[in-house]
Amino acid sequence: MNASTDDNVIPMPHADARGMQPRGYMSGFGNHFATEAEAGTLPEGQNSPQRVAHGLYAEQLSGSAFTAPRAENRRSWLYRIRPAAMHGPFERCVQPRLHDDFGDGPVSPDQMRWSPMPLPETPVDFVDGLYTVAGNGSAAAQTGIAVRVYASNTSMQGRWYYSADGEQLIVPQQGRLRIATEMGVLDVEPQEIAVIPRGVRFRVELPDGPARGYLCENFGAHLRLPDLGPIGSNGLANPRDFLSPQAAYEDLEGDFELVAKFQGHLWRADIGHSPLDVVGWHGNYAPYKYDLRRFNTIGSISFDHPDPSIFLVLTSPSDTAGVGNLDFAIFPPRWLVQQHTFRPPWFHRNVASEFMGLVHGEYDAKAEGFAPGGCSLHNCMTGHGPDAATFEKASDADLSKPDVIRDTMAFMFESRAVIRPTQQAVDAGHRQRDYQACWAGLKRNFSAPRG
Ligand SMILES: O=C(O)Cc1cc(O)ccc1O
Ligand SMILES: [Fe+2]
Repeated sequence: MNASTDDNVIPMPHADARGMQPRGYMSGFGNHFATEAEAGTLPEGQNSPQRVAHGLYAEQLSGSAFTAPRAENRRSWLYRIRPAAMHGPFERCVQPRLHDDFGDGPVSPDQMRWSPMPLPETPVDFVDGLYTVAGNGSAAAQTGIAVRVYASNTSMQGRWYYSADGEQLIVPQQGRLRIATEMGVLDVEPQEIAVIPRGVRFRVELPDGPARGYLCENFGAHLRLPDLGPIGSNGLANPRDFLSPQAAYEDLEGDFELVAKFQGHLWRADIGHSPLDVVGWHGNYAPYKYDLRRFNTIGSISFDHPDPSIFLVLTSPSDTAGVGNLDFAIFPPRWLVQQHTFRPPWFHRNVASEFMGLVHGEYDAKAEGFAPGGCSLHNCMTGHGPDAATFEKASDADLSKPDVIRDTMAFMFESRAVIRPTQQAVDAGHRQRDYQACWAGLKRNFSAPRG
């Protein structure tokens, strides 16, 4: 590692013309991409030549077992100024709100709901703004998810972050994020999502100031597009709407910090250069973004409200066919045209556990209380569904007319395993302790038929 002194610290890129600028995107889910920020970087016809062009180092980054079946196999070759091995020793560090401690004691089956996480009043960057709400499984078990929210107001400066524990699905709710990664820049705004693969180092900048959103770290099989079955070869999230960044790099030296999440804990190391120094890369293991407004929503045009699996964007399968470790579904704008039907989500209890968030607008099962930036948790077999106001309204709705749900974007992280709220989330001031009251007004309408 280079010795660094105060006078060779270079200001961070968002304040520096040499910083990483977005260089556009390449389209297609899971494609094998090839991209270079300097012409002639990528070796032709091989991955690891004796000497790499421009004096770069070749490095493979694998996201699946070497021997994984071809359809599952993910890896990229990175051509970089310095190998990822170059940094000081890791030491433990703590960000008390960012952890994978979901407890192992009794977990309440209560329905739970939270108001939006308050934005910070002192400078807080993306990593320091992460807050674990709930989760299941672990990185060690290679199954489960961590559900977090973030609330931050400052760009990360002089430090980069990665998780060795899982890929990170980021769902912005307020404010744009510029995610500068080893493999290029992703600009994402509310109603878009980003996925950062396990191990990929990145920095988050906030071009609009304060930012809030959700992050799901997936300890299981990587996310992929669901099979479409009888829907056919098009629909839901279409592969070409997924965008991966063109290679971009920065060449910076200074007294910097690399923060790693490793087996549920945080570690930090000194690093004397920016790790975002990949001049070219090729492969199918890469960050990507997707605009949720591109989702081709499919629904019932006859009667009844379909199961929410029809709204599936991405799925992380478990080892049981058809049962998700993580299913990411959205509830976008759509027409409701069903006849002789209660049109909103029905009352239900599911074997799967459901964590919901709201990016924008109103959610059609909740008349009030579920605010953009808020979240709700309905675990395995816990009853839930429309609140009393929604039930009354939809029971009296005029079904001779179509109804349109506009300007909304709710989502669900659904998991086969119970999603355990963290102690900090159970105790949080912004938890709505009166959530169950939203069903208290449901009237007893039954009258036994006279026989
Ligand atoms: O609001 C929910 O609980 C999510 C949900 C939506 C839906 O349309 C059907 C089932 C379901 O769990
Ligand atoms: Fe539900």
